[in-house]
Amino acid sequence: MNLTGIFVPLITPFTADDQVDRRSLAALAHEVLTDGATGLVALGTTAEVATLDPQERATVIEICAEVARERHVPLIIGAGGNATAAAVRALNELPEAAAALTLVPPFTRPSEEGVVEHFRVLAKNSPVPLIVYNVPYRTALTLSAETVLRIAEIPGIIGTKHSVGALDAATIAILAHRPAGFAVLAGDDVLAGPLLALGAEGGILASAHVRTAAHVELVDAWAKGDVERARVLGHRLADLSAALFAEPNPAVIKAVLHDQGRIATPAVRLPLLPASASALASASARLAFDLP
Ligand SMILES: O=C(O)C1=N[C@H](C(=O)O)C[C@H](O)C1
Repeated sequence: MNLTGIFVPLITPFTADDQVDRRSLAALAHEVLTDGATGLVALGTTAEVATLDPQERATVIEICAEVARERHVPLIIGAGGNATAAAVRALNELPEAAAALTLVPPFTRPSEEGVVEHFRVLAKNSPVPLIVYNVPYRTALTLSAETVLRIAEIPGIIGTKHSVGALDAATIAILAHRPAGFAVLAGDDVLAGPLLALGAEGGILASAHVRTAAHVELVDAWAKGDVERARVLGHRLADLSAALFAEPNPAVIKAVLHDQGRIATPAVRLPLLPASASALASASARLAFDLP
């Protein structure tokens, strides 16, 4: 599977009576693909997956899979957890996916050796390739570059969503020493431009619900070495992402999509709260810029 480009981790839109809004979800999926996204991600953090019951998760997968099939694009599905055996079961229950996005086991804080073993067992028993979601500020576990590079060597692991919150020495080492066929995808929206400049193949970026084509152009500009264009685009999009993430994701993104008339309600589920009016205004003010 080719992991080049922008993959949009879709929000889960809700109706006024708190059901999954099937129509808005399908429409959003089509819109981002029409604007150039390479593929879709279902049940990422941005989907408020922790608040969805099993039936709702199945509904989200069904809708995203239908659009992916129709548009001939890859669908990545979030699956995993901090119990290895349960994560294996979850992977084997995925109906149809090009790959699964699997979180570094959160909360438990196993040793780095334990994390490598977790991914070895998952990869050996998964029917689909795996993308490791490395997000220390959510999992409470920071992996060394050596550990990520060991995981990268495991057959069946095809990349990482790199969301470590910084462009640190480990990030540079991972990009420099990863094996062929192991993709690095930006997962921190504000840092996407610099990570692409360092050689990342693309990104799984919630911000790409809006200005999707500009995000696609950013990947393209860095890939082609069009540095001037890439820098300007990167700066504009980083400003926009910072505004979209000014409050817990995906509240501001949902507020903007609702404001644009693309989803029926801006509703998020507790413990998330709706975006403030000032966060919406600040993000909206950063939406309009000309492509360089
Ligand atoms: O759901 C995702 O995948 C993403 N989640 C991140 C988060 O909410 O921390 C943000 C990123 O853009 C994609």
